[in-house]
Amino acid sequence: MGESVEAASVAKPATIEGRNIIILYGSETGNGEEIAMELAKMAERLHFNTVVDEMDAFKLTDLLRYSLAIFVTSTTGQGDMPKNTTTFWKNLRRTKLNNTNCLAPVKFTIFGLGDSSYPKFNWAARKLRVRLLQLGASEFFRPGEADERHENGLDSIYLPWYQELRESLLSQFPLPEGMEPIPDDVQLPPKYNIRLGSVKDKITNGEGHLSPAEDGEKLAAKFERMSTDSQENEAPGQKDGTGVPDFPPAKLLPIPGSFTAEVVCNKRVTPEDHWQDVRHIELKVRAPGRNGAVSFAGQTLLIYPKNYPEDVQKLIDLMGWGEVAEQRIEIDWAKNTRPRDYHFPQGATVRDVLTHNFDITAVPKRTFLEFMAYHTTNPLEKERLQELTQRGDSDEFYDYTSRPRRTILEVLEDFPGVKIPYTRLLEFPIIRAREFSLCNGGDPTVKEDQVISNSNEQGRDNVYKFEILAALVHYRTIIRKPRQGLCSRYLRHLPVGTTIQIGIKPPSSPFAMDDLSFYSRPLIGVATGTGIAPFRALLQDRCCLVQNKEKMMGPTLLFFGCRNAAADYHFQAEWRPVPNLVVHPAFSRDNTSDTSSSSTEEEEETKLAALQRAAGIYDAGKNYVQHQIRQHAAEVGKLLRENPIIVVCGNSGRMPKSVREALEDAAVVSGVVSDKEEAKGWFDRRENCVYWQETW
Ligand SMILES: Cc1cc2nc3c(=O)[nH]c(=O)nc-3n(C[C@H](O)[C@H](O)[C@H](O)COP(=O)(O)O)c2cc1C
Repeated sequence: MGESVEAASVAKPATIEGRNIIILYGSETGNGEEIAMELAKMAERLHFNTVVDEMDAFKLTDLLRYSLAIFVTSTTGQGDMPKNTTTFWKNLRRTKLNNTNCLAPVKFTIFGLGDSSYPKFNWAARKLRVRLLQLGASEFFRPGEADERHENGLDSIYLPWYQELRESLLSQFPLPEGMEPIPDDVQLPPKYNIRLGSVKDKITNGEGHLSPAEDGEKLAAKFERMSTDSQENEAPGQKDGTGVPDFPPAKLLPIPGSFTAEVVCNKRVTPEDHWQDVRHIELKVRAPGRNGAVSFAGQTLLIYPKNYPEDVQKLIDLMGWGEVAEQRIEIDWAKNTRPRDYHFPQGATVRDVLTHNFDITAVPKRTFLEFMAYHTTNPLEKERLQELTQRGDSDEFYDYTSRPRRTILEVLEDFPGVKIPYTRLLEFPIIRAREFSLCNGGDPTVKEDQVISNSNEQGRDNVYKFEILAALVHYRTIIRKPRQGLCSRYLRHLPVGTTIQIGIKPPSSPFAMDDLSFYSRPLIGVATGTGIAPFRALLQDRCCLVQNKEKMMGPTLLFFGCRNAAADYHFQAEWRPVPNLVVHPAFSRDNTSDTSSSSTEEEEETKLAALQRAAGIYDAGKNYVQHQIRQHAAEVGKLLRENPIIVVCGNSGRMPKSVREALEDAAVVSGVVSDKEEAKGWFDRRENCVYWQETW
């Protein structure tokens, strides 16, 4: 097995003195990073010497070395900058830079990613832009602001912005006579070089690669060996009757700052016949002790899902990588190009990285389909892939990819002529950690003398309990294919006792507050579905503090949107004993009409709902959290007068906006503000309340 022949030609960008560009990104979940990478490729095609990096890895003064800068940043938390921009942002805001015009030579443009259901839409990009301008930098191209809420998501704004930017770069910074941009059907060279090392003895045992014809028993044995290879803490292999274990091996990735956790509970909390499988998962983590009170409310747990062996095998077969699958790979990166979130298991083989690192069941991005077009020798396939990825016409692309949620693996099956050489393996998207709000708070230290199997010898570490409430994604798409998310599938079958790698992400504001008065302030919680998780954590924090410090817990109102009282009214037994807490559940699918109401009242209600529907009011006749807020406007108003904390968690979409409007209405009805106009800005002022939204 040698190198596969690359179907498309490869061209290197020319080196032109002074023609350089820096692309700096801030990103929490990878969207901004992907856009930055795509922009970098575009700039390289225009023969710009291009560097792309996260903001925090870049020195502010180095900005002056580049003729152009492109900033890409998402907004996180409550209008906050992403974590990987904090140092850069802090440096940029130093007061001693004020009035210095120190960035006068910098020409920049900025692209923001946001979600207009958040009150502070695209604030990170806006703040950054204002500060750059304040320091004397000038814009060479207009800023862009993408919105997740648009029909085609971020692309609705991003694609036209990208096209215009490209044209603007070419016209403002023309190429020297006779030089052309590198066309899209010619590949850029990779930034890495993959070398194959030795065959991993334990796995192959000298048997060579797995052929599809190999008998099931042998295959199973091989996977068994893989899953116990060099690991003492492996998950038990689970066979599904076909001879292939259906659970990925529990190899742990060397992710900096991560923890090893043991799964101690993985329980479905919704009835079997409920539409959604919601899991209460409990993990035990050994970590260095912390002094004093620990608050976990608002923190996010990161879980790194893995691919299933059968999917990995399918990809290996499709790509013809059988002969290299068990060989170790070594990667050399061009200077400063190694992406930060590539954490390969030690001594990883091709199969290992496919299992643990690359998201082969993700819905492919446009750039992946473009990349596939380079690697088919079938002209019809090439033409179809090029058609699908035309930037002017997104609909065909979405109809084929995101609307039916087609996976990379399925797309590769649809285009059997595509043979990606293993040397381009890193073009597959990386598996990103999935984020879950912690649902426990208070003191999470595990008191009993329980030992985690891989505990660290020093023995001084504390053992903490982390809990999450995970709604597993499982649905039928418009092409009637059943789908489940990579992480959902992983969590559904994650056996108790398994050791997994997790990360903990600090809370966005305001939970970082140490101020004890925070706990005695009134709290208005609005949660839908598993959005109850951070609220429960916060409530446990408050209860814990009340017990420890004998402080009064502030009055708490919870509006909790569920479908049915019997199915997804999560943690209902826990609410009753909490002092000073009033819960108003909104059961959207239960028959909520009062049994004592007369048939005329019911008829009236039905008529009203019909009228509302005709007027385009989407939630007509429903019982959602926003209705409960309006119904209890007086109670809400009472707390609004006392500088409350307002927490809105759960589904994104229309919920956050409807809730905000309902709160504004409650403020008007209860006389906190005189009219709707005044109400609009009222919630953004910290002297009135702390407004915290976390929706997904
Ligand atoms: C916890 C959370 C908080 C967010 N806060 C905001 C916000 O305040 N304003 C906004 O415009 N978008 C907000 N967003 C939306 C993100 O900016 C958007 O999803 C973006 O595509 C994420 O890009 P990234 O993966 O590069 O971080 C938030 C998203 C999450 C998950």
